[in-house]
Amino acid sequence: MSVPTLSDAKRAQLIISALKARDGSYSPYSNFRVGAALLAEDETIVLGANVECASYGGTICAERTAIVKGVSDGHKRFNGLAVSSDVDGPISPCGICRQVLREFCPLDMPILLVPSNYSSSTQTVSATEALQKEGEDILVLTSMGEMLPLSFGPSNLDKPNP
Ligand SMILES: O=c1ccn([C@H]2C[C@H](O)[C@@H](CO)O2)c(=O)[nH]1
Ligand SMILES: [Zn+2]
Repeated sequence: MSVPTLSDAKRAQLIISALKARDGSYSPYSNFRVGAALLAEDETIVLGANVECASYGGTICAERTAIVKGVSDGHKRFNGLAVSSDVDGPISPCGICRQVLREFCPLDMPILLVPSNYSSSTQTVSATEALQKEGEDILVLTSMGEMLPLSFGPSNLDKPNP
């Protein structure tokens, strides 16, 4: 599946923002920091980090932190997402986050899965290529629709799609 391009500058900004967003993580139970950066329609970048809870089910992932922050600040549509953690290789949003993101993100929205030691020489690969390169320090470029195919969304309830 092809993914619409973000400008090189926006892409670099989103990647750096996702790496920085990890600093906001509250993760004393897993010690697994995650950062997310969402690009809003007006080009605002919204940061999110995972926030854990002693009652583990109350934990909120970085991606949902970012989307809830952005939406409650008045952004209702987003044009890019980058996610990073501290482990080698990229990680990708969990199922719950994918569904929540899908509420506010177009299916062709680019998603960047960023390895912790990202540099400008890091190789960019598609989701299909990434399956052959598990654990490698690659940047994965995918999209909302590729991450959540055949999805249920607002239009199924006769609501406008973002
Ligand atoms: O895409 C992901 C995957 C996991 N986590 C968080 C949830 C929990 O705090 C920790 C371990 O699962 O990482 C995220 O924030 N985003
Ligand atoms: Zn999640």
